[in-house]
Amino acid sequence: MKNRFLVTGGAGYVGSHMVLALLDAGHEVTVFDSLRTGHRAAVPDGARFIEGDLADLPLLDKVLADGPWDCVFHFAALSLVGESMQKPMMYMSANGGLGFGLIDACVRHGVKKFVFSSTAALFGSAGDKLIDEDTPVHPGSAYGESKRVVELALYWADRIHGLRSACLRYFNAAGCDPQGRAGEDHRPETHLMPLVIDAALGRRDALTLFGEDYPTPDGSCVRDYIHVTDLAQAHLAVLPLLDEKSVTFNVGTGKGNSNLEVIQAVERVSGKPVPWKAGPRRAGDPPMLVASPARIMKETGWKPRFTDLNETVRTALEWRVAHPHGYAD
Ligand SMILES: NC(=O)c1ccc[n+]([C@@H]2O[C@H](COP(=O)([O-])OP(=O)(O)OC[C@H]3O[C@@H](n4cnc5c(N)ncnc54)[C@H](O)[C@@H]3O)[C@@H](O)[C@H]2O)c1
Ligand SMILES: O=c1ccn([C@@H]2O[C@H](COP(=O)(O)OP(=O)(O)O[C@H]3O[C@H](CO)[C@H](O)[C@H](O)[C@H]3O)[C@@H](O)[C@H]2O)c(=O)[nH]1
Repeated sequence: MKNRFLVTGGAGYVGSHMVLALLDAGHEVTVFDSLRTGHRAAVPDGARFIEGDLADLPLLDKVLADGPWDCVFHFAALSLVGESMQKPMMYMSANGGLGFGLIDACVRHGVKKFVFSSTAALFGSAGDKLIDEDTPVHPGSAYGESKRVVELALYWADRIHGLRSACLRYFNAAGCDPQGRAGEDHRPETHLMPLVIDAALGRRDALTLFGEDYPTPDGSCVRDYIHVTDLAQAHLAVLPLLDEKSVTFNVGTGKGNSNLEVIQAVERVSGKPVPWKAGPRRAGDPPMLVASPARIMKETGWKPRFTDLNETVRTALEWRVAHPHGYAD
């Protein structure tokens, strides 16, 4: 059945892949995005685009009044952990405050379903254990906290107004659309995989590896790289559950890869050496963050298709090679 969906942040990295997945499934999609960090060219043909900021409540009201919307997918956010530690109130307002405004507007306009981009940054260090939904939440950054408060607001929006929601706590989103229709172009880029790829392609100086003395097998941090297309499919998979209840899921592959393993994978897939040098630890980095995706797999039947880091790297590399200047091409 064809549904009408509103996607905030649909001009960004994860959001644009979600829009592709929704269009591929035959749905009607409207993107609402300020282009603060996103790109107009990232919005796929076939989606309607509204340039607007979540802070513009009259515009948001107008868009939501043009319903009915079968679900609102909320990706729009600021997401630089380091920046959030310098400007915590900016993050609380941009992610928390504007998130509350959007939820409130959804309730007023009778939206019944809401899917929220939450994050593994809700968790501090869990040692070498897989992080499941019972792992205590301990945000190590203002960014993580600004996502936590939206999860809490959604709990109350369900309890009081019956707005059903899915909080999907992504681990490290990585890779690009396997058909090359969308990619990753953050400015500035702070994420490991695109930085390593650009170092291999000679497009930037040597990568600085933040810390070699973590209590991990090779001394570098370990993360769970979930392919962005698998993430988009997870959003589709949770929708039927929202007929009955609100849910919170950790979304990852269940497998960890160290930063050095990411460097090695890029060298293997690209056939080029990655110039890198060791640097100090980056403040706020937990040594290891790996999801247990058991709950979302059990409750929805979703499972990640990209379980081999090489394949995830391959899709990211292909997009970067095809788009040397990202969306500026
Ligand atoms: N990339 C990851 O690894 C990762 C991991 C966990 C969670 N997340 C979350 O997933 C979501 C998407 O992340 P991303 O990497 O695609 O980020 P992104 O910066 O590429 O996309 C965010 C989009 O939201 C838009 N936006 C920001 N503030 C807005 C506002 N006030 N009004 C309207 N539009 C606004 C931006 O222009 C951009 O297009 C974010 O909520 C992020 O916190 C990302
Ligand atoms: O130049 C760099 C960049 C990163 N790293 C390291 O690479 C690992 C991954 O770092 P990323 O910045 O790519 O990703 P994070 O794990 O810090 O954070 C990402 O995932 C989080 C959830 O885990 C948040 O949601 C956040 O928005 C998203 O950027 C970390 O150990 C980091 O220190 C380097 O060594 N050098």
